[in-house]
Amino acid sequence: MERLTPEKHFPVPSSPLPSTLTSKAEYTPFAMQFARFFTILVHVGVSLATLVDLDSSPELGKRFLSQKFESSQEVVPQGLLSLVVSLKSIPRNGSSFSRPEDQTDPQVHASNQSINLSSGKVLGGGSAVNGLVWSRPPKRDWDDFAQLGSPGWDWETLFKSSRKSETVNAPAAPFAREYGYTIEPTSHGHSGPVDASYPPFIPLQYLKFIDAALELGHPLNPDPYAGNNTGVSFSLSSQTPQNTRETSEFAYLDPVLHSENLLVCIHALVTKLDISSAPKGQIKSTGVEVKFPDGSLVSVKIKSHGEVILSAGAIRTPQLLELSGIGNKEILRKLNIPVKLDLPGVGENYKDHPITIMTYKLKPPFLSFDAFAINATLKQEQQELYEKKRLGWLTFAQGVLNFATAQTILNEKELQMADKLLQIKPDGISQEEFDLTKKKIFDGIPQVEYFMFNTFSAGSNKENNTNYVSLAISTHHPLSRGSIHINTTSIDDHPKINPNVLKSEWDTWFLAKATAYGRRFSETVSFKEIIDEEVFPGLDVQTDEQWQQFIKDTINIDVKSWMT
Ligand SMILES: Cc1cc2nc3c(=O)[nH]c(=O)nc-3n(C[C@H](O)[C@H](O)[C@H](O)COP(=O)(O)OP(=O)(O)OC[C@H]3O[C@@H](n4cnc5c(N)ncnc54)[C@H](O)[C@@H]3O)c2cc1C
Repeated sequence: MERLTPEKHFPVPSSPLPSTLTSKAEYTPFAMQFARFFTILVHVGVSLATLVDLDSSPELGKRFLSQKFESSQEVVPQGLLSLVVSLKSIPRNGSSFSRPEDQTDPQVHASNQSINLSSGKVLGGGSAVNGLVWSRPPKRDWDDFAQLGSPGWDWETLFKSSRKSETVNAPAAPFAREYGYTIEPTSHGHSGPVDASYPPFIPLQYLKFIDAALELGHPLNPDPYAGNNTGVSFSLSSQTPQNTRETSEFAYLDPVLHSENLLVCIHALVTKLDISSAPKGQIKSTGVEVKFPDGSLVSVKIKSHGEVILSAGAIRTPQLLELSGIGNKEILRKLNIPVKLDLPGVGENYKDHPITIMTYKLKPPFLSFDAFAINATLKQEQQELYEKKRLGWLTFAQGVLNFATAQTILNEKELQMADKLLQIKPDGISQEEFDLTKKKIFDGIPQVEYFMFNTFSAGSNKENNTNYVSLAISTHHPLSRGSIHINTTSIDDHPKINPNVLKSEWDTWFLAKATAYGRRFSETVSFKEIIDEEVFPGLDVQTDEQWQQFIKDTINIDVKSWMT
């Protein structure tokens, strides 16, 4: 059941806005792929709503914004208006990949690589471009948030919210039987806005990966959603029962688009928050500045009882705060930005999950997505199967995950080495967070995620007419900390991003060990049935030093580079 067609999705507004303000061109998949986008919510006391395309109708947009947001109480009698400023929307069933937008500084501990970082520059943000994995962390990870000073971010509260957000759709009986899908009702929500479903198709190599994990002693986890995600399991995808992508836009914005008190502005950019003084030396945000495609700026003010919710993601939130005068005063003063609040923590303590990858050649006749480049008929058949019946290869995003503990992948001697390496707290991480992380490692909370890409993903030796699969390895609790800061006064410029990848000795040692362990999957009887050879990094890499060099040379923090 397709919930909303594009027409319903962005209904042509009734008065007073002319329908030219709603452009169906917004649904062009390719245009969308290169869209910049921004989302800022401004809640104000007015009553009117619809979608405004500031690109095609800048003058109208400006008039509309200034009339509706800066107007007096008499003109705008009542009601709550939410403004979402963005640039694009994605097609309802589109697979939407924008190109990586940001790059890190050269990473001195990782062979000086600058690493790509992608974001979803579109309504829906990352949920419009991500890998669709719908997962939950172990209980301990969320409890640690609360422990570290964020009351209300504990497992119990977030588990409840997380269930409230989702509707988990029961798989059709034949697929449940074929793959052994199980849904434990108490672990899930059944009436929330976000659809999550199991795919009706799992490639054979993923099933072999499960077998390989079991052979190596990883447990099979029938319910990784209730606080214990250790082991290998099927993963839900954030997709509808028709196997179309779910996004936060579709789940949360679509259902209220008809509202009289919501305005969505596209082709717009928020450049900074307006900040005013508040009693007792505090500050408050009184609005935002919106930039139009022609470069002109409109100040959008909120009423005294309104609020600005800044939710610009991990990279753009610190950028916007600093541009607005909230951040480390030294950084702001260097750029002549008036300091509204000296808050040195802004942009600090940045961590991101490092990922490495190994690539394997599949034995004929096993096929991966590489077959689409080889066999146009197969590609067309699969596309038709997806379009007409929502079945086949294209329903599959990422259906199998394996969360492993340090105790599963390290031997006794290596665990002693781990203990030794973890005696010293690296720079940049607080003592409290370090202690909690260390405890998780030794308490057997999962530390590494193994998952597959159904394609050739890394290496330089790709052969034509050959199918490959790749194994990704990602460590969950890196100790290195970095920062994200502005170095210009323009929202159009990239912030300076330095995750300090592999700065901590533990991060390098453990990721190298976890990656080396990855080879063991390919040595199992189950995996050997389908793979021919490891082509990346290849069997020349054997020693600890070689694995460490391999991860330094090839590390990533953005799966996008490898996703097809
Ligand atoms: C390639 C990729 C694959 C991923 N795969 C998965 C996965 O499979 N499973 C999973 O759970 N997670 C995955 N993630 C991570 C997940 O998508 C993000 O953690 C999540 O989207 C973050 O949500 P957010 O609201 O914090 O930020 P975002 O989703 O980034 O949203 C921030 C919003 O703010 C907007 N914004 C930015 N700057 C401004 C500005 N100046 N003014 C106004 N608005 C602004 C952005 O345009 C965006 O719409 C993936 C991420 C990527 C990039």
